[in-house]
Amino acid sequence: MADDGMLMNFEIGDAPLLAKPPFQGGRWKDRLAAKREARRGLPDDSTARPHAREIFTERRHDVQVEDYIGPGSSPRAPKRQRLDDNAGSNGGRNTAAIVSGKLPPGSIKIGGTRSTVFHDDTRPAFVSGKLPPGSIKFGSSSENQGRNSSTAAVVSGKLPPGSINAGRSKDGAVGKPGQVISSLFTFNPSSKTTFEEPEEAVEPAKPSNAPLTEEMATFTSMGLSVRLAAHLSTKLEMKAPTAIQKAAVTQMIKDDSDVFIQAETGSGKTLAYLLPIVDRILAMSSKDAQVHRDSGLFAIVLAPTRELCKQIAGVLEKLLRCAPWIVSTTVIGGESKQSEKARLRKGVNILVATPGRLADHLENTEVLIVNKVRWLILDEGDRLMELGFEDEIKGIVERIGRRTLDKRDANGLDLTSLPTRRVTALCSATMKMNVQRLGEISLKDAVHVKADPTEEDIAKQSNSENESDNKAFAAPAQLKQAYAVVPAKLRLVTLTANLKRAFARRGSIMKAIVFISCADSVDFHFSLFSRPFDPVEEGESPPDTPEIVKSELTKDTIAHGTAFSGKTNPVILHKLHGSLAQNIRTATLKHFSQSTEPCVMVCTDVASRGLDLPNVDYIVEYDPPFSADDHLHRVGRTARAGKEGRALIFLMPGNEEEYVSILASGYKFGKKSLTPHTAEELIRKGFGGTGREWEERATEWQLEVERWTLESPKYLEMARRGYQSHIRAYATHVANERHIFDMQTLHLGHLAKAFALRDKPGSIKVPGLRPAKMTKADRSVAARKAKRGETGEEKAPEGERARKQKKLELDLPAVDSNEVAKRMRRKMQEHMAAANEFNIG
Ligand SMILES: Nc1ncnc2c1ncn2[C@@H]1O[C@H](COP(=O)(O)OP(=O)(O)OP(=O)(O)O)[C@@H](O)[C@H]1O
Repeated sequence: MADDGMLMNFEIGDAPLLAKPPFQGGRWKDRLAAKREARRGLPDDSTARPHAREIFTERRHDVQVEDYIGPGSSPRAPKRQRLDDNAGSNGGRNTAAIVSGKLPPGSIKIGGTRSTVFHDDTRPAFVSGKLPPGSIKFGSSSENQGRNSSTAAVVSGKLPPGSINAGRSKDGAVGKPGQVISSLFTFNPSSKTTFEEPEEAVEPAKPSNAPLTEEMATFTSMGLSVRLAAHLSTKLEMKAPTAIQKAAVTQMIKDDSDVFIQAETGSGKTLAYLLPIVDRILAMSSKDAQVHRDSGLFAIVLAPTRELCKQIAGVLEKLLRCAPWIVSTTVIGGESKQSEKARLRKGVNILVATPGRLADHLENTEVLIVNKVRWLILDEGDRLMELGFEDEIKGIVERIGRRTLDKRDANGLDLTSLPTRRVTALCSATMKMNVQRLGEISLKDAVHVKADPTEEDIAKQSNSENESDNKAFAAPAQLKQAYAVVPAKLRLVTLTANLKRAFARRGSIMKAIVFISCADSVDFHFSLFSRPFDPVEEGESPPDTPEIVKSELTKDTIAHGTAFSGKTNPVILHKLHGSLAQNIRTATLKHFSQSTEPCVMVCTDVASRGLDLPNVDYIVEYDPPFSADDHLHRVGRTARAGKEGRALIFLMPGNEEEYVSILASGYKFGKKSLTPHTAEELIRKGFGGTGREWEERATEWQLEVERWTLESPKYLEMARRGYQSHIRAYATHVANERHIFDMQTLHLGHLAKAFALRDKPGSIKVPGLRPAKMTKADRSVAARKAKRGETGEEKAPEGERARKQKKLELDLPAVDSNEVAKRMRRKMQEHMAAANEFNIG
């Protein structure tokens, strides 16, 4: 590659170069040396060792390259030897190169690969003397690979404008004091993974959570009434049950045992428990008497969050349209308790509630009578336990009791179709220890209902490594899971490339969710991806952006995703995290849910559980999940009810690649189910071009976002906050995965690049951010315990709770510890009851 093509010019003003330099700035030793040298009688124009401030003033973009001379850039003569073609390739703390006298054009090249620029602690070299235009180039030749602390060049003397080229971007890879502009494509750790062509093509897996074919099962064959079955097929467009619905409905209609319903994400668990309840209540109505709202409360459904309660209530409401005399309601907070009481007083047959608010009503609301309750459903069991509802649930279970129930009520209503004892159903996609604990509290002689139509197929087809019972989780079989091994420096550019590619053609992907570890990082990425259009390619014109209808609530959470919008395929960007007010979250999620335009949502795990968002076809785990369960729930937002779905997880080379084995254990064909990608491959596909043009474009893009960050104090602080919170979130991976996500191996300098930062890691300080809580001693105890396998989350629910709490904290922009504690309490309350809800569907 021709050097010229790779280099960026930055013009040097003439006047400052001619100025007689004051001997000021830098270290006293350097100033002294400079004075001595000047006294030795060098010619006037070359003795002039102007202050760097005067030399490198880039005009085109008002980015001052002042103080580009690092503190150690000594003008001593012996360093002259560094000026050959390999000048920048010396490792360690190279010192400055000096050139005095006339040099032919192109004789000085410093730093960088094709893609330029300087590495950590890059320092300038001095060049004194008259040089013809173009005689100094920074970066670019592939043999000149600058290392940490390698030196750049400073030119003193008269140089005409444009005579120094540094880097290759249009307006310069330039830095301020303490800034580091490192090359994207050099010094990245290499991957352990061998990326080979797959030996044999794995046949596409049959969906494991899809509705069964009608030959296999119909709603009526499971024992449901014709009325309900007809309603399902005509009004809800559900022709056949899913496997878990077939198993659970059959069991719960014929038998009054407790059940533990375990099934994959998106397999229809909600209807699996609602259908038998509604059907059996419906069956009570006869010619003589009909159920009405005063007939009593027959079923209580508990779910961990308001969002989920509202979602369940929405499904129930649709179901009950065929029997409008059966009444349901919610008690989940967000309204005054008085209005909830008023609704309870009017009478209700099925109640959907969060545990906290129900416990409150049981304690204080007389009109809530539970002596007729025949079903208690605990949905999202693992989450109920994670959020610490154990005590509330214990209290509710005791309060409802297990008495034998009457067959006929005082009004002559025939209750024989109902269970004669209270039935408890516990639902979960996972079978963790905390779910088992919840089972101990609430279930008695329970039947384990677990169905997978392809279970036999899986047993036959799966390879030996997948045959073990130690599955970390079970993802939907049709989900296409990939992983990308991406070095820290390339993370941001690779994510952008990947989303560019995903949305390149209209219709290929409609909705994508990008999971990020913490709220600060979500904020930063949202701003970055929606920054005003800045064409990377010459002549690129802005996409035709449809007008986004924003409300007062969503004005800061919805924007155009300019970073990956194509000319013909504009993308709308959303953000969601727990630090946003509930009503903003609700409105944003509703917009994402209902949008018919291609959409991306960048979010924390707040959107990972139970939410049924239509048409999500792509999940990107940009930051790996905090536990295997979190992964299951995140990817479970796609590939629902038999639909296709794709997911990609970013892993860094090194220890993180071990995570592939954990992933593999949850997939149908083990490792064969996972498609590996390299960063290079994804960037190439995303940035396109001929030959290695993708590399130039990616570099240009990266430099452009770095400038965008630098030029605005607001975005710079956002980037720094995101970076710091990200690192702190990284420390909260579950103990038994912490050897994979090991803080000690995190390259903080490289990671800064993924936040478009040029700061040295040590200099990044964000006002108001809480100090990290984990001390060195804590870390070593944790590491020891992890080694002994003592802190696996299943064995240490306390640790798990603490981890979750930490995660919740990270969702908050921290200020001081009191404030944090207050917000923390508020946030926990929000999760457990209170305020608004998501109105989805
Ligand atoms: N029999 C069916 N036919 C077609 N679609 C169905 C059927 N049953 C459920 N669905 C749809 O499947 C989707 C997932 O259902 P649901 O939310 O109950 O899954 P889930 O198992 O509870 O998932 P998660 O574990 O993620 O909470 C919903 O959009 C629902 O409308």
